[in-house]
Amino acid sequence: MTPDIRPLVAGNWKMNGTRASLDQIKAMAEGVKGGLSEKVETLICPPATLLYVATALCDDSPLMIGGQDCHQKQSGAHTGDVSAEMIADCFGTHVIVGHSERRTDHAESDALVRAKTEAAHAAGLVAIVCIGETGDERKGGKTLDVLKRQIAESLPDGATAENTVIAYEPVWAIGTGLTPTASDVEEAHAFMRSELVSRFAAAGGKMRILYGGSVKPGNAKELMGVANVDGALIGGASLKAEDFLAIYRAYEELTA
Ligand SMILES: O=C(CO)COP(=O)(O)O
Repeated sequence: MTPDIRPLVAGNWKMNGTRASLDQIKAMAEGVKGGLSEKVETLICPPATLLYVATALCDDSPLMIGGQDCHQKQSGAHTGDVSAEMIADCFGTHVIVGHSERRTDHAESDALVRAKTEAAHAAGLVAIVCIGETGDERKGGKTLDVLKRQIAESLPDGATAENTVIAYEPVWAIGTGLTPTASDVEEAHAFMRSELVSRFAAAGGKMRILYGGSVKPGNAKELMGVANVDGALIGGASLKAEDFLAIYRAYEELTA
């Protein structure tokens, strides 16, 4: 955690979820009502097909809803794509950009991620910009070099603590059940913090840096308690309300 930064517990449903899954969103929306929500923000990013109905379900809940990707343009001849404006039109508040699955599956470059981040900002969305090293890069001792490059090239100059969240997701930790040690997470987050401060000055000190990659109820408290870890971006464990809420509640003790 970082003093004075309100953590964000966010779920990325990836290509999972149909109308039958809306019960989980309903349960999450109910489960995050109450005092802890004043200290910790919550967000679920369902597939685009569920965005509009999901935001309606969260009408009277602090649970926010976001998209998983956006196009770098706000409209036009781009079959199959979703724009940041469309996400905002469905009352979404955030959008994930630059997830490693998109960088790999769709060959997204840092420059494209930066353009998508700008599109998110132009539509009034908070961009959650994902960065992180592959297993080979870590083995080769390149982790901090990769993070430095991705922060330099994926973030636009207009990034602020209000419109941008960083998500550190080591690619080798995603969906594998493997996580870096708490001291590796601490080193990476301290490095990202210093890069953000050197580029964005005071705003860089206030930007949230989430950790993502095999976050589960059983390891949430340890990972979320690390210095400069300002929340989580959760994949698999965010599909079930019970697990998502258990991770959120790890903050009951951390913020006590
Ligand atoms: O990619 C992730 C979130 O964006 C992490 O996924 P898992 O929590 O399933 O490892």
